[in-house]
Amino acid sequence: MHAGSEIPHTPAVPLVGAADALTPRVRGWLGRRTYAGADWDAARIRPLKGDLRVSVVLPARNEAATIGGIVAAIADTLTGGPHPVVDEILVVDSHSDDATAAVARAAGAVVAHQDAIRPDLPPSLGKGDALWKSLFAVTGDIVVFLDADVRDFTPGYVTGLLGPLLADTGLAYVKGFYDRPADPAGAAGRAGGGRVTELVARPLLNLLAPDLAGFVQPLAGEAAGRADVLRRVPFAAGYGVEIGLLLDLYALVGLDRLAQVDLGVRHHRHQDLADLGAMAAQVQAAALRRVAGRRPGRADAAHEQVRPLVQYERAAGEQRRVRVRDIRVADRPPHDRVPPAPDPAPPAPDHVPRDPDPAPPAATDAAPAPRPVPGPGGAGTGRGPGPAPVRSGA
Ligand SMILES: O=c1ccn([C@@H]2O[C@H](COP(=O)(O)OP(=O)(O)O)[C@@H](O)[C@H]2O)c(=O)[nH]1
Ligand SMILES: O=C(O)[C@@H](COP(=O)(O)O)O[C@H]1O[C@H](CO)[C@@H](O)[C@H](O)[C@H]1O
Repeated sequence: MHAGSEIPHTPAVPLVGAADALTPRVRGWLGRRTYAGADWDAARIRPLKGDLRVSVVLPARNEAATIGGIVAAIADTLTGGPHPVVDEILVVDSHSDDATAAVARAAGAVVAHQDAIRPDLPPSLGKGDALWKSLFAVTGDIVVFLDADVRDFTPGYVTGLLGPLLADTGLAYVKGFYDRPADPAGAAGRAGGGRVTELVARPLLNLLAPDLAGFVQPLAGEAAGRADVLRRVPFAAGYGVEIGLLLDLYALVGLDRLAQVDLGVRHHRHQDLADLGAMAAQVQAAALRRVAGRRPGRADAAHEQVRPLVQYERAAGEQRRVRVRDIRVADRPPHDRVPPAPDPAPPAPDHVPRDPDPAPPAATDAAPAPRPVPGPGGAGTGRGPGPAPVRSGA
């Protein structure tokens, strides 16, 4: 394995004119811990993988249009052939009501419904829950999280995320970054996507955790981490999961065990502004919970602190209406504080969740049992259980 400074890097983001706006710590991190996805292909990382197992996890709610192509690209190029680097592909079906599960299975993934994994735990909704549950079901020493709504996915997303982690055992977690054109045909360099990142997450991190200001895409759904480290942090149940993981992993392992890798360009489905408003509320809640000194994982405290979000909408020619979004999301406790399943969970369709022997509950206080996430788990993604009932305008 190499020390971090010896493995290939992309030239850090040119800081022309901005250098002194970043702390020396962040400037140093940008230089040391920013990698180029293009530097890593299966041939190069296969020898680095050794006996480590790699699991790819895709949380998917109503992604039938894209999940098949993504899974097939991974299954066809990275699980077999001369340089196999992926040992399993798990799609967590997050309350889809389209053909996501069937399409994913046909393309070569194992599919487990979110509530079929550890059914002894309260039912849950939301992207963060899907990721949290996946860690009960996968066997990988390294887990790669990928969004399932990406339109131009390439296996390079996976090898790019794996490369730095496999080349440097000092790294614990790597996030992807990319150009995010708003329009589907947008070429590299076009911006417009990542509205919650630019309007909420980046300003919030700048204010509350400036050490993380070097992350180009702090909310990127494409990330990879060592499973044993991921099992030591809580997971925010909804869309707060990415910023929650970033803040908790930074607190747990420190900045220099985190990294980012340039994956090029990413086109994905864009939600409407109202849905992003609910997402933004969850991102803020997860960040403030962590930074405001509440101990992560105290779902009860977090749960009671967030009021539903009231939005206002009016269709042409109609009366203005109130739209109430239940954005309260709990933190799911770290895996190493979740008691083992009371008895072997009934096998989920085509997959029997793996339940690692978690460490005994921490001596301090047993993490509160995960609580169901009320309302739209995915901040009203429009692709699953919708937001709280709309009440007509006053
Ligand atoms: O309750 C949810 C909401 C989203 N997702 C998945 O999480 C990923 C990112 O969600 P989305 O595309 O809604 O977020 P965006 O990319 O628009 O920010 C996608 O694979 C979704 O299918 C999920 O599994 N459960
Ligand atoms: O980056 C963002 O602003 C949001 C929304 O992106 P768009 O404005 O729809 O391109 O998307 C990210 O944030 C979500 C919440 O953390 C993640 O779940 C998504 O994976 C990520 O794409």
